[in-house]
Amino acid sequence: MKSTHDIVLASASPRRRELLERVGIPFRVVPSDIPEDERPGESPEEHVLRLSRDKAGEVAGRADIPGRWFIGSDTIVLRDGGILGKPADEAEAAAMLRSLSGREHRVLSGYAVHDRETGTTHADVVATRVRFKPLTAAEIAGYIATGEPMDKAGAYAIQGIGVFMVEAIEGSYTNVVGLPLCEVVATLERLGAVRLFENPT
Ligand SMILES: Cc1cn([C@H]2C[C@H](O)[C@@H](COP(=O)(O)OP(=O)(O)OP(=O)(O)O)O2)c(=O)[nH]c1=O
Repeated sequence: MKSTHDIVLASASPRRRELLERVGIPFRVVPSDIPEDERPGESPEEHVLRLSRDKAGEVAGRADIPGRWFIGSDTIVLRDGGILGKPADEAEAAAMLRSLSGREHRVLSGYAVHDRETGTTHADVVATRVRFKPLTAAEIAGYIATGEPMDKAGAYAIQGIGVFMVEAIEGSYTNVVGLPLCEVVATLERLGAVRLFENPT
């Protein structure tokens, strides 16, 4: 595989790091320092795009961090048009899971690849539909007791124990975990940052 070894993942999320590691791309991790605030009048798509761009741009703007391509991403769960981010406490996690029980929701992940050399950023949003089975009070309480929901958008992890709730999924799986890998790798390839497979010579 050809690569410039110049890719930086601007994220503190172990899930994003694991996803990018899976395809064998060399990169470094530098968490960004962007507050995940919601702004009035901003659509969910605009929200994840802004945060993805800001995360990539903030790390790219640090003079002491070497690298050329900076990846930022943000994931939210959308239910009835409202944003579910990470639950603040167990009561909020329970309320989120109750509101997702027996229904379909969407998971949106924004991603941004900032090219420090050209100063340009490619950013996009990927949406995945997820349907949960109806949850009992015991399942919700038991799942929260595992501790898994607390740092996850929508209070669940499809890659973890939370998969027991997932009846159906339509669209990108990695997008739900936190990084739409197919799209991110295709973007890196298009920008010339990486080439997963060379043409045979
Ligand atoms: C829905 C869902 C979310 N999540 C996680 C992915 C993200 O880490 C988290 C959403 O929080 P984000 O704010 O997108 O990301 P983060 O704060 O963890 O990391 P950073 O901003 O530094 O990149 O929810 C799962 O791990 N599995 C799931 O099934």
